[in-house]
Amino acid sequence: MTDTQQTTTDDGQERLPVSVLTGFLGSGKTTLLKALLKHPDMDETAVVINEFGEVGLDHLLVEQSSEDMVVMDSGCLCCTIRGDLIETLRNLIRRRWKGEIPPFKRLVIETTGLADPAPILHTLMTDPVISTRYRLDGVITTVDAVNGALQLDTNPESVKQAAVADRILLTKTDMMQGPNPDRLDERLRALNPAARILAVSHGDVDPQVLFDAGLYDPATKTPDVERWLKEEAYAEDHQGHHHHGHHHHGDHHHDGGHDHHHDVNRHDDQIRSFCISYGKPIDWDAFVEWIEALISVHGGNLLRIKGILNVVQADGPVAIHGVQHVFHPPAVLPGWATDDHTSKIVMITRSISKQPVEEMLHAFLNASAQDRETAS
Ligand SMILES: Nc1nc2c(ncn2[C@@H]2O[C@H](COP(=O)(O)OP(=O)(O)OP(=O)(O)O)[C@@H](O)[C@H]2O)c(=O)[nH]1
Repeated sequence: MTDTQQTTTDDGQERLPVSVLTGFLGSGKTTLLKALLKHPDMDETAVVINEFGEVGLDHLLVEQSSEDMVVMDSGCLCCTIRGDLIETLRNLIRRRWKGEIPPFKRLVIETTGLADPAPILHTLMTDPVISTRYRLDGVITTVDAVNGALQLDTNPESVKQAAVADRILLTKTDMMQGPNPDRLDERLRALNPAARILAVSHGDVDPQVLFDAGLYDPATKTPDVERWLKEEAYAEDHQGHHHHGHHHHGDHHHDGGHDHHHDVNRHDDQIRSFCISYGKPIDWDAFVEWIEALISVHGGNLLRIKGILNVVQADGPVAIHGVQHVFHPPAVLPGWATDDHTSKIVMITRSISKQPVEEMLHAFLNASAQDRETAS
């Protein structure tokens, strides 16, 4: 097994962390980037901006900034010019190596507001050159506090952007007065229990809370499984807005359920998140068979999968990490954090509920455990 989340490659080269910044049209991505880039911690950051069409404030941003910025402004990279994203990222590495551009330490890719971020994540994780030079650090999604609920109602892409995020930034909170009438934060929490949700205005946020969202603790470079998996957030099978788990005590207003909307347009009703577990050690081949079966049946409806597995064949816990049907190669971690060696898999899915997925996993694993017993 190899470890693509390592910060260096086999030849000792640095693997550069990439953050993907996504969020619906006008939700404040550029505002955030502008504010972030003024922060002293953000020097040595390269930015790739993908623009849709000719108009956009992003040109202004780029003209004002120094030459360590690289821009791709040739249309929607997720659907029409995926090849160009690959070319851009390869060029960046080449030019950095030749000394033509400063030796940046981090890359941020701003997607267009209409993009489904998944194809970009696929490219980062699967392109043979890119995946050895860059590692996906995390997905940052901006959600407009004022218009976000409407955008979630009307645009499936915006639901997906929130569902795959590691950090959700609720922007324009300066324009909100009092609590959000749409209970947007609650809705986002239900869509994506493990993402940190941060309220920001005018892009004012500490870069440190946005970056280094991956498996490893940035300070020690040791795995921080609890933070990464955040398994306790998946205590129940969350389904869209049917979500009652995180109300504050005494918050009687939300009880009873009569105040929920039931609009047919609510795409997030289809999004669920849950944690499945398995107590006995797992046979790796059986696990791979299960994942492959799951992918072939459900494909694009698997939005995000993370897990820590107790694998028969491995010396330590094995971290798995997938976005839709693409998986990072598994990483073997040095050791378990506690005595609990239960395998845990957290999932965010569309139109797939916990029970059949769990049953299928148990069926695959139990069958292989039985085979092992009869063989021995
Ligand atoms: N009041 C207020 N306005 C904001 C905030 N963030 C962004 N805006 C405004 O919202 C508008 C859209 O912001 P952008 O940062 O351009 O949004 P974007 O996501 O980059 O937009 P696209 O590139 O078109 O997808 C601009 O007029 C911003 O000035 C905020 O926190 N508060």
